[in-house]
Amino acid sequence: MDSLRSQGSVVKILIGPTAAYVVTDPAVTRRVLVTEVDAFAKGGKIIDALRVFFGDGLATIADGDLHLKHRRLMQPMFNKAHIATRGDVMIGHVRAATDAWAEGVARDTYEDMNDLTLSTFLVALFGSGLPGHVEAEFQSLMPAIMRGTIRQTILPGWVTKLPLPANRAHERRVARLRALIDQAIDHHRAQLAAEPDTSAGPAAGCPAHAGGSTDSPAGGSTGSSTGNSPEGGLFSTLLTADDPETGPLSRQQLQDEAITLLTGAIETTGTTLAWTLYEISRNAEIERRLHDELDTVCGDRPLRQEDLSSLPYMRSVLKEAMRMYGPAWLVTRTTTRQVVLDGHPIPEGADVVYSPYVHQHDPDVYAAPKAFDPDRWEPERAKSINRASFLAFGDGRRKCIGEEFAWTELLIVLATVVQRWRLTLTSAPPRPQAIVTVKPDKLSMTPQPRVPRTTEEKAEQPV
Ligand code: HEM
Repeated sequence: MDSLRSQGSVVKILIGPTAAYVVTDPAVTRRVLVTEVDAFAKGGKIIDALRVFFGDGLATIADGDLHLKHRRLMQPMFNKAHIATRGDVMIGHVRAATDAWAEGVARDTYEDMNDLTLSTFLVALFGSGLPGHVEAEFQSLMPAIMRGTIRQTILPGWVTKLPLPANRAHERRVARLRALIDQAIDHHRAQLAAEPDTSAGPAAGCPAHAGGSTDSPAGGSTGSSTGNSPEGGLFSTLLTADDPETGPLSRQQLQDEAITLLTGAIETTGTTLAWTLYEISRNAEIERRLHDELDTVCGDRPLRQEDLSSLPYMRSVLKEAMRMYGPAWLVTRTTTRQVVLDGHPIPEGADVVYSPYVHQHDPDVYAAPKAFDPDRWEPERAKSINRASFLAFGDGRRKCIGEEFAWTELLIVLATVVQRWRLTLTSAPPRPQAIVTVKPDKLSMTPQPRVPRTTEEKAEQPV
């Protein structure tokens, strides 16, 4: 991918038999994503293939009024104050899961991070107390569904419709996933209905609490519950959403949104965490500074939601992992008409591709782009980085809606793991594999316990 930049600002490549145009210059990519967005619609063969199984969720819905409506309905779910209401429950969940690791026993860290981000996301989305079998089935289905979906996007459309065993198996898994999502939605509705009325004192500044219907589209009363209790979840916003023109979301629409959120949220965040832990394991100075920051903020008590805003160095370490490893490395648009982009004619209906990975390795923007250097995000140094060259979450009207949630989850998981464990690499150094995300090919790490130091102890024993 790195070599594309040297071939020009717009590079024509072949994906199978089809031509696609990769934009490599940040100014040109900004035209595609932000300033000339009407000529570059969300779409392309990958999105078409995803839509077959995931329906019209936010990520696959075509540009236009329906997308804007869904985006408006979903925005309150990912409002910072609303996410914060789930923070301590997420922390408790991550602590319980990582406390169960055994000292000195090697673990597959990539798998761990994906499992952890999935289970934490479920707790955040649908509330606590999801029946154990639902979570376990989600856990075992998701990797196979992701693999099956990639297969569907690579093969020609007609092959994916043949009655082949692999196609049938993928359809069965997606149907099972939808059934599980239904169970999670019903579970959440039941929890909300059982909650005491909290409408008298909603969290300040959280639009998720403004109004909301008491009727649900597919039956079940939500009362005036807000999903604010430790048992409630972020999805309550959608369950109670009521568009003045089209009414509440149907069961099918709720399913489509849940499946979209699950697929958007897990591997991206899990991959980022896996790479971050790998980089920490091979950079003693970075690890020492993380420990120092955490111990200063928390001492020897467990992490709390309100600590997350006091961990700027940890944020820089995570941002650097996102810069270096993608994780979304290839995203497509489709031209709605013939366009000329920086002197390159592109026909109507062609795939235009942007790659956060390519932009984030641009040596004109990032000094020594192959070096893992969290300090490049230190505020003074970061001023020289062109913001259009950090595209981990995309840009413009299709920018990641889950960015704030991703930051919360990333900080919670990393802080909890680093506070409790030191991880040592026990496999060969991983190689990046670009599939859905840029993931490590193999990442085995062994945990050793770590005891946090209080401020007094640090003063007594300076490192
Ligand atoms: C490190 C974590 C994440 C990364 C790197 C990431 C990356 C991205 C990118 C690049 C896009 C834009 C795609 C485009 O331009 O077409 C996107 C869209 C999206 N992301 Fe994320 N994402 C992350 C986490 C999440 C999470 C946690 C959620 C859900 C809670 C989520 C849900 C979505 C959705 C629904 C969209 C579609 C938005 C729309 O089309 O309006 N993502 N993400």
